[in-house]
Amino acid sequence: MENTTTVDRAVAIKARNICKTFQISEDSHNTVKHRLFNLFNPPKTKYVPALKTMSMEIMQGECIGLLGRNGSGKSTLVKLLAGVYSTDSGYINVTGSTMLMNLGVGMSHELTARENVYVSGSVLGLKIKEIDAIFDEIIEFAELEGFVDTKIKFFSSGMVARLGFSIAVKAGADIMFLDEIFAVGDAKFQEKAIKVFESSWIKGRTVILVSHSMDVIRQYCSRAAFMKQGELVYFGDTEVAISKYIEDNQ
Ligand SMILES: Nc1ncnc2c1ncn2[C@@H]1O[C@H](COP(=O)(O)OP(=O)(O)OP(=O)(O)O)[C@@H](O)[C@H]1O
Repeated sequence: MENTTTVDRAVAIKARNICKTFQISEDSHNTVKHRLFNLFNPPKTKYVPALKTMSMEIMQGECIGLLGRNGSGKSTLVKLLAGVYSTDSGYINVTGSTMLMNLGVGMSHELTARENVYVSGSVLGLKIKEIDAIFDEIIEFAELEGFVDTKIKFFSSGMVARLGFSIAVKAGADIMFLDEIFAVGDAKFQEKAIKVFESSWIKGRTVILVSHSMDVIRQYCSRAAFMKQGELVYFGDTEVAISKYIEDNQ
């Protein structure tokens, strides 16, 4: 693996020898009859090596692109770095608060928009008074003024995504993991999302950007990683990572 690091900035994320294997139970005995006749033939366990042993360092203020085909391990890596999953081995040091953002993930569908704002804000380490102060801005940015006390299970997927995006924008975090965020909402909301990304997020924050859009990666990322079948194949120059990704798609 090639790895280029910047030397003049503090480290935001340091991952050493991390890996993740999922265990899936292949339960074909899904009826009572099947289970009774297969008492001595338990369901098989399948192991999925989603992330093979890898190390990486990300510096504060960098915008890093994460490239790879479907199932290459990008989301698994992001979830490990964001602390959503625990790593099977090695260690991850993170300096600063983190926020993982992808379409609607982290939202509880049985809660209202208001309740989700407070839960997500608390998870991010904000005090109730701090959430009170930004609450109206979050709802306004998400364009959900008429739906504050509606359970989000009644929202369209675009509305859920807009709420998640607005919480991320207003509550923020030192390190943002953004998984395909430019696919949020309709064209008008996307334009607003890109504007806020360029005006505030990109400045002073550490961003890890997962995207299948080479234009987005090329425009914002100072370095990029290319992943294939759970392996970090390359981490360094953005154009090199893009060319490896394009090659892999041919
Ligand atoms: N919670 C899970 N349980 C079991 N297997 C999982 C789980 N999450 C991911 N996997 C498996 O791990 C592998 C990597 O998945 P991952 O979601 O990290 O890929 P990805 O690069 O983010 O894909 P995409 O571009 O489709 O989002 C896949 O084979 C997937 O089936």
